[in-house]
Amino acid sequence: MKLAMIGFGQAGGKIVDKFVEYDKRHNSGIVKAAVAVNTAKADLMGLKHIPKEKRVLIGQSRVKGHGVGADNELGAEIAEEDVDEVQSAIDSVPVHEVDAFLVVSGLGGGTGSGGAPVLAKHLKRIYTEPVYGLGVLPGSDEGGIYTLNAARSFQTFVREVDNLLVFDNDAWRKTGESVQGGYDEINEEIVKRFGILFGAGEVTGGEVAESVVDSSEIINTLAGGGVSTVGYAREEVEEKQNSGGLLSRLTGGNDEDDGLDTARTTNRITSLVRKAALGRLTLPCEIEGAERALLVLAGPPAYLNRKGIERGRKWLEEQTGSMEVRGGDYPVTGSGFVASVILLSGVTNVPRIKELQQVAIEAQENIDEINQESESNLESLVNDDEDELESLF
Ligand SMILES: Nc1nc2c(ncn2[C@@H]2O[C@H](COP(=O)(O)OP(=O)(O)OP(=O)(O)O)[C@@H](O)[C@H]2O)c(=O)[nH]1
Repeated sequence: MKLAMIGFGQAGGKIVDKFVEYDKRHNSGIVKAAVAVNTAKADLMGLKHIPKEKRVLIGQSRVKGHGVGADNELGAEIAEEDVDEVQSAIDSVPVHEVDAFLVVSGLGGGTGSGGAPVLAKHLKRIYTEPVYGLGVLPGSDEGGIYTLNAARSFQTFVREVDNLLVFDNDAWRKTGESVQGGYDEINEEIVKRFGILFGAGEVTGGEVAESVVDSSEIINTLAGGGVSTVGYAREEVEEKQNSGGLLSRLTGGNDEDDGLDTARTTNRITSLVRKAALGRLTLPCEIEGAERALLVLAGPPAYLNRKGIERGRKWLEEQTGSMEVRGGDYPVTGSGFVASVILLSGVTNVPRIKELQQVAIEAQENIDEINQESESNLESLVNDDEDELESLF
């Protein structure tokens, strides 16, 4: 599936930068265009793979290239004022060759948190292609303002996109790691999962596959809107010399071995499907009640079979209660592992979001209280008790 990716804010820019690198490394053909938008000049300069002419600095007259300091209302205002500058960078994208837009952003800060929903709304007005969001939730240790920003941005972003894919930093943070090192690893995880998912719709002939996932299946799984999460599991395998058993049969290979191999391949796939669905999701949630799902099995063609995918698909149907579970292959010769990626779309039972909203409401109340008290507190500090002093003028 070919995407026009727009990274908004620092996290968004860094993640899209990594997608470009992934795309080059794997030749996956998913990033048709990459744009980074920010109010902070230094963040744009730190990017490595997005071309310089595709880095858009907005809000210069307001914040002088220094960012909005986690003020997402200002982030949204600036994005509205300067949306034409972003549009200019998108104008050179061959949109007729693009299957969808993907607006990527951390939701806890200011620039991306406020700007990403504004841009999504703008893109939906201009283009007929679907506009998806990839929103990153802050860690719960980041503090009240980040949580409040994320809760407000999440609500708005979901409304403005055709589907919001969510990644929760909180579920992935490791203790005792530097923030930067931690983000690098987390960003790798994001790009790996979504790279396989979107790459699955980009297989172009050549490979031996039983039922290759088409980009329309990804689009249909995301259609209907709401919130999505992605599961992943993988197992290392050795690349076989003859793929699919066909060659071995033609050359008089052992039928018993083939039978054993098929059973092992099927079992490996079904267990990878379970591990992916029940393991750590990009946004942890109850999978029961997911409205639609897509199962992608990636790996060397010899290790993929229809039976395994069918079984995995049925199991997912039972677990989610959904009647819309799609599935298919993503053949990758020489990859050295079989991976299962599961997209669960339209999830609604997400305790983490409820918790985020609760903390955000408390933070909002605290902020209001402090603001109310602030004026009288300052007054009592500055003025003497008996009002004996007079100010200069
Ligand atoms: N996964 C991931 N999350 C990040 C990364 N950098 C920041 N974040 C998260 O994204 C949130 C927003 O941070 P930024 O993207 O730096 O903020 P911004 O949109 O540039 O906005 P301002 O800096 O306030 O102008 C943070 O609260 C973190 O939770 C990153 O590299 N990877």
